[in-house]
Amino acid sequence: MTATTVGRPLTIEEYAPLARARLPEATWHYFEGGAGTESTVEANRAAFRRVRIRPRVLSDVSHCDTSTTILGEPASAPLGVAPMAYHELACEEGEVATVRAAGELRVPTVVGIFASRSFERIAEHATGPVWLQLYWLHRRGVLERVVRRAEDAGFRALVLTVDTPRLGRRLREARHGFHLPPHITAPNLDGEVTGFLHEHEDGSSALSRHADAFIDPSLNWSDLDWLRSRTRLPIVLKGVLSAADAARAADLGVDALIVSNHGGRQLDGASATLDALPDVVRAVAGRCPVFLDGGVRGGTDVLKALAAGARAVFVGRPVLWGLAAAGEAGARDVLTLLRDELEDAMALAGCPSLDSLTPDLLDRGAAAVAPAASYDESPEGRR
Ligand SMILES: Cc1cc2nc3c(=O)[nH]c(=O)nc-3n(C[C@H](O)[C@H](O)[C@H](O)COP(=O)(O)O)c2cc1C
Ligand SMILES: CC(C)CC(=O)C(=O)O
Repeated sequence: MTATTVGRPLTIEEYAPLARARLPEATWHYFEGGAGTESTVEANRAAFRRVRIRPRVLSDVSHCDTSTTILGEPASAPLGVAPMAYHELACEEGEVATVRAAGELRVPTVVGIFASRSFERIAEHATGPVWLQLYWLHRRGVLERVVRRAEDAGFRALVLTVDTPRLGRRLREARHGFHLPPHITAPNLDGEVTGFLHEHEDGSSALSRHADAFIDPSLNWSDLDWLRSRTRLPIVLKGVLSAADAARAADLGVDALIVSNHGGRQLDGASATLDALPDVVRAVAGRCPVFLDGGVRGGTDVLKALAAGARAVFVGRPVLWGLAAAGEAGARDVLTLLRDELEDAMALAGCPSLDSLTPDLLDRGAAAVAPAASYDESPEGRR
């Protein structure tokens, strides 16, 4: 439920109207929109609403600890910022504001390959771990240079998005003729992204046109070897929903998976991420950590995802809301609210540690799909 507040927002969703009031209408619709009928956008939220919690009692919750490790690095909470293109659309400092905000909470930011600031500049301002999201570009030479630059700048992981052989049919973008203002560019793509990125055309989205021109839909399992041979960074696959794909990825030794439907922006009708998560966790059987994104809007959502087997969750649109409403401070507040709400939910659910978030906390339905094994981040557990 979204309500307009006076003063500091008390929930993450209260940032949405504040952001909307400050953004051009077409940008708002680019952020918020999903593919087609947006049934998957809605399904992500509906799954979190549907699953209920059975709190435990008498478990001494005088101290509830949200801290954890994510890909081996300490984090104050099991949270991260999902990759999103062009943060400058939300605020002037772009990704610099985002990494500063996330750094204060010691949680990772996944910077998009379509970032509006250079990797070097982003890294300069980062105080927490920064990962790089990749699309499989037609121009493999450009991709290789991007990977090298990110490594040199100190990025800690690569996140290959695998749910986007082409862009979903984002009707809101098309209806509003969404295009980037001329001052917003993709500085990490060496002038690759030009021209129609900024051109307005009725009935289509400039962003879809440019993404479709750069993303190579031939991406397949054998390409993972190419990427592996060109980096020493951990490789994370983002956009896995099927247990069979998850098992294959784990067999191939990927370092982590993100259960994601791209926030409902790709295949309209794809499963809600919370629904897909337990099967993926079961298929992976502890061989690598499994993360989730899509529809996380509060601390109880985080608790439910973790109880269903996620190691951490990533947040997309709410971070853009925070950036649009109040820049770096807004993004920081969104992440802080989420962490504080998680701590609160843990206390009220009788779970003083993240280890105590197990599937039996969830009502019938989610409990019926309890994962077989979760990932062990201890030095002995990591490969
Ligand atoms: C405006 C916007 C831009 C996005 N850009 C990218 C991107 O460049 N690469 C990518 O892998 N995912 C991208 N995503 C998807 C997010 O990484 C994430 O999967 C999704 O937003 C999570 O759902 P949520 O917004 O409900 O939290 C984008 C999402 C939004 C809203
Ligand atoms: C530039 C786009 C490909 C970014 C994206 O993935 C999205 O808008 O969902």
